[in-house]
Amino acid sequence: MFNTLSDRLSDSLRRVTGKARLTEDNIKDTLREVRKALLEADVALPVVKAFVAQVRSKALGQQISKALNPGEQFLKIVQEELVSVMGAANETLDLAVKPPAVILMAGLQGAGKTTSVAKLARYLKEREKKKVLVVSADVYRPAAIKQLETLAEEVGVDFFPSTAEQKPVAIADAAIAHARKQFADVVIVDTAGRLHIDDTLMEEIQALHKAVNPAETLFVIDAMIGQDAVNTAKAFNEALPLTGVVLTKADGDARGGAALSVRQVTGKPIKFLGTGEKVDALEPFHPDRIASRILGMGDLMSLIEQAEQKIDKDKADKLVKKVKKGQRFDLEDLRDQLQQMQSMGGLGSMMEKLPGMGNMAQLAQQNNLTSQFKVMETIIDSMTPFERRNPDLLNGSRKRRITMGSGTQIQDLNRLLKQYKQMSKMMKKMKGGGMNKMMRGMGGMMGGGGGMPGAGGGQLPPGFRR
Ligand SMILES: Nc1nc2c(ncn2[C@@H]2O[C@H](COP(=O)(O)OP(=O)(O)OP(=O)(O)O)[C@@H](O)[C@H]2O)c(=O)[nH]1
Repeated sequence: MFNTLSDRLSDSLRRVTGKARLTEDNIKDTLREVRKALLEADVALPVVKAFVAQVRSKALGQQISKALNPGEQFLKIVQEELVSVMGAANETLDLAVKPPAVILMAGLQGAGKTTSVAKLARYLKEREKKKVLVVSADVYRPAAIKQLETLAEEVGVDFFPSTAEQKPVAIADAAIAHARKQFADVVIVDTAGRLHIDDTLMEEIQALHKAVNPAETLFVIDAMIGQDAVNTAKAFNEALPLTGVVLTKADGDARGGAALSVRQVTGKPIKFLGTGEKVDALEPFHPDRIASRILGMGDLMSLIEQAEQKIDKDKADKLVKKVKKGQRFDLEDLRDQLQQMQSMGGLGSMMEKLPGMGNMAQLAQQNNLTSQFKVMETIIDSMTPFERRNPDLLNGSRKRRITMGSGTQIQDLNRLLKQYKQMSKMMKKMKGGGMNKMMRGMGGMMGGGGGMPGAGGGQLPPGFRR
């Protein structure tokens, strides 16, 4: 999401590196560039002005620290300011009330409310071991109720049925009463969205808010709507005592301005980022990590956390052992790696979080690497287990059968085999100490010594051209 902003800011910040001192004169141009970069990213004007003024006064009043050169010092000021604009600390949900704690979700139609209800339900269930019930009070769109039912089933949480004939308040009351009987910890209430902010919508959600007395009232907003985000956020914030924001579609090509404006305009923290259509694409929002990401400094913490949750540790350990013993790396192992990478949101999403790799993430997306990986996986799927373990035995007729079976071309298969051979060579080199060295190099990314070379390092498998 922050690619443009990140590129522009890194460019402009480069101008002050190498300067002996930060002066009004030598930061003037950089500040102008910073201002332009923020405006282009759709950050609201008052936020930009305050931001630039803050950075200027801090930069000039700064005692030159011996540990940092002026360029680094300026970068540090910008980073701190980004963090403070987005909220000083990471703010999580406050559900410490007599159960069930109610979470009310509000937002415009299509903002991603229903999807976010399911993502949040899954998050609370898996990460915090909560018993969650979801309910839809969207009586205008029966399809929305059905959509929530399907999603609830997918994430494995309880769904409380409702119909278009019922009143939203009655639905929510009944769901909460049911949740109490079932000893549920959390009830998430999805509400109707409208295309525009209108009085009826606001009155309805205000009545709902009063009736359910939520522990959290989350405003769901689409990062893609740019400058409009500010007005919408303002209107909802005036109508409802919001406790936080879920910023969705952060995976899209939105310019990121909403992330910087919303907190300033509403005074309410962004608590989660929606980063994809799938139900596991939800990240707690950490202002410091996002600031690093914007400045091209990566977000290793999020990557590590993701890896810890998503990497199948048994498989990873098995591969590490195999490589250490010098056993052959086969196509089954390669397929495991491809799958792990996808479960972490694909290569692009991983690279975005690696320091200095933001641009690479764009490249990966442009070159459609994720779909190339999918093709590789399909080809491997079409092989017999024997062939996967003995790729050297693939002769012409086997190759023909595999490509027919996977709907691919012989060139695709040959490319896969070439890449496999290169990887296999690399694995051989890592026999013994090499692997350990590499794991250390990755900063213990996978935790506990388990890890996937191709997946965890954010490196492309050899043979991929960037
Ligand atoms: N890429 C991406 N798509 C998302 C994200 N969140 C939601 N979507 C998509 O956005 C579209 C709208 O999401 P919904 O959850 O149906 O939106 P809603 O706000 O509930 O809309 P109504 O029910 O019409 O009020 C769907 O196609 C979702 O898959 C996200 O974080 N990233």
